[in-house]
Amino acid sequence: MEIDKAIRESDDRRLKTKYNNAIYVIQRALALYSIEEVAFSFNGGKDSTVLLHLLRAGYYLYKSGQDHSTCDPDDCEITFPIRVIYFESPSAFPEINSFTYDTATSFKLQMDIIRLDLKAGLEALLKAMPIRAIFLGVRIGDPTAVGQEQFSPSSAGWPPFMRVNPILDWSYRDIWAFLLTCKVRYCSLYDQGYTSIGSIHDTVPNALLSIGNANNVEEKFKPAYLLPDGRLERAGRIKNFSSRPLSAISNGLKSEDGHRKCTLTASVIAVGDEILFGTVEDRLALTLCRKLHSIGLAVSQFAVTKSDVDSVAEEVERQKSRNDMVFIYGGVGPLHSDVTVAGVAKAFGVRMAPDEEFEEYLRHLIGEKCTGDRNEMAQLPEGITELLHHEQLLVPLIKCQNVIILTATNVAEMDQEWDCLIEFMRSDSLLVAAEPFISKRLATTLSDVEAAHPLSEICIEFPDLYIGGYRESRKGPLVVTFEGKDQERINAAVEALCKKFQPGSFSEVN
Ligand SMILES: Cc1cc2nc3c(=O)[nH]c(=O)nc-3n(C[C@H](O)[C@H](O)[C@H](O)COP(=O)(O)O)c2cc1C
Ligand SMILES: Nc1ncnc2c1ncn2[C@@H]1O[C@H](COP(=O)(O)OP(=O)(O)OP(=O)(O)O)[C@@H](O)[C@H]1O
Ligand SMILES: [Mg+2]
Repeated sequence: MEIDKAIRESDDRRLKTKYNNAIYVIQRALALYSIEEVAFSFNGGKDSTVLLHLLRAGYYLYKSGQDHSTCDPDDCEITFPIRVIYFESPSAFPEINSFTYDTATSFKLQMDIIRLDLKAGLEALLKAMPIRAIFLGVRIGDPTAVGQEQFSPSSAGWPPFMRVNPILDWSYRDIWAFLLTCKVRYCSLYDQGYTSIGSIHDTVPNALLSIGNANNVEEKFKPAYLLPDGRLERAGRIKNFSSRPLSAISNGLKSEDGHRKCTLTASVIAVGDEILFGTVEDRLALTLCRKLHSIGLAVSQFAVTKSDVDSVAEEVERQKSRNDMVFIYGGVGPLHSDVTVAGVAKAFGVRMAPDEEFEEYLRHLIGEKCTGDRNEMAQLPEGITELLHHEQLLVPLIKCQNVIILTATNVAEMDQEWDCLIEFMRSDSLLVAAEPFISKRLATTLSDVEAAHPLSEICIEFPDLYIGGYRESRKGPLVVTFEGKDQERINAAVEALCKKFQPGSFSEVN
C-alpha cells in the first residue's frame, strides 16, 4: 500500500506518530461500525485529501489485520468501500469541484453529491442510509473544532451521528508533510497561495505568501506548503463578525441622546451543570445584575447554560449580537467541565490559540505545575482577545470583543473583579456618560385586580420607563416599581398613578 510504505520509509518521526495515531482512530471506527454505517465527508480541501489517503491506508491495514493474511493490495486499493459524501455548493471554487470529481474517478470512490445545505443534506442522507459515523478532516486549529474530540457525537440541533476526526491533532505543517511525503495530488489552488479554502465569497490567497506584483502584472503567490507559520493558515479567509466591538459601545455611552443611553443592554450568562441540577446556589447573578443596573446598563437576560462547549457557544452567539455587552462566569479553569472560554471562541468562529502573555500570568500563579508542553488554560480565543490587567487581580480578565469572561467563584471575588472592571472602563472613557437608573418603589394594600388596569394605563403613558410590580407574599403588600433615567418622568408617572386611586393608597418604600 503506497501510502503506508511512503510513511514507513520516511524519517520524519513526528509524521510517523501522527500517521499511526490517525490510523489507530480509523481502525477503531472500522471495528465499532460496519462498512455500511460509515461515511467520509470529502470536499477536495487539503485536510480532507489527507484523510482520504489515511482512510485508504487505514482500511487496507484493517482488512489485512482482520484477515490474518495480507490483503491483496490491488484489491484493497481498487475497491475503497467507504461511502463518500460531498456537499457541493454553488459558491465552491471550480478548481475544488474539478479536483473532487477527478479524485473520485481516480480512486473509484462511491461519491454522493449532495446539493442541499449541510443540515438538510445530512438529515436526508441519514434517513436513506444506515450511516452512524462520519469521518471528517477537522483539525484542532479550525474554529469548528472547538470542543471536539476524535470521536464526538454531532452537536445538538444536528441529526444524530458520530463525528470521527482522525486528524484532529494534526498541525498545518503535518498536513503538508504528509501530502509531500506521500506525493499525492492536491487541489491546484494550494499552489496559488490559498492556504485554507472556503467559498469563493470568503476566500482569497494568503497575503503572507505574496511575492508581489512587480511590473503591474498579476499578483503572484508562493505555494501553500511554504507558509512559515501554520497559525496564519486562515489569513486568506475574510472574516465577518456580526457583533459590535466595545468601541462602538463606547460611542453609544457617550451619546448625548438620553434614550440611546437607556437602551444600552447587557446580558448575563452563568455556566454550570451544578446550577441546573440545583446542587449549588448561584449568588453571582444577583450581585452582577445589581451592579450592572447600578451603572445604568439594562440587563436584558440572565441565562444558565450546561457545561458543554456547544451550549455555551449557542448562548454567547445569541446574546453577543443582541446586547451591547455580555458577562459570562463559571466554567473557567483547567477542569474538563471548564468550557466557557472555548465556548466563547466557538461563538465568534475563531480557534483557541496559546497566549504567551496569559501563560506568563498563569506561570506566576501556579508556578511549575503549568509549565508542561500544553497548558490548556493558556489557550484563548485567537484574534479577538484582550487581557484586562489590574494590579488587584492575580490573573487578568478576558475580554473577547463585547464578551467579558469573569473568573469569580463567589461574591467577594465578583466584587473585586467588578471594581477592577469599572476602573478599567472608566480609564478607557467607556463609562463616562452611562447614567445610572433612578428608581422609585411604592407599596400598596390594593389587590392585584384593583391595581392591574390603572397600572397598565400608566405603562402606556410612560413607555420610556420600566414599570413593574412584585409581591413578597400573596397576602403582603404589592410593590410597584418605576425605573428610568429621568427623575422628572418618574415623578410624573408616580403622580399619575396615585391620582387614579384614593389618597393614601400608596406609600413610598426604600
Ligand atoms: C459531515 C458534516 C457534519 C457536520 N456536523 C456538525 C455538527 O455536528 N455540529 C456543527 O456545529 N457543525 C457541523 N458541521 C458543520 C461544520 O462544523 C462547518 O460549519 C462547516 O463544515 C462549514 O465550515 P466552514 O465555515 O469552515 O466552511 C458538519 C459539517 C459536515 C460536512
Ligand atoms: N462541502 C463539504 N462537503 C463535504 N465535506 C465537507 C465540506 N465542507 C467541509 N467538509 C468536511 O469538513 C472538514 C473540514 O473542512 P475544512 O474546510 O476545515 O478543511 P479542508 O476543506 O479539508 O481544508 P482547508 O482547511 O484547506 O479548507 C473537511 O475536511 C471535510 O471532511
Ligand atoms: Mg475547506
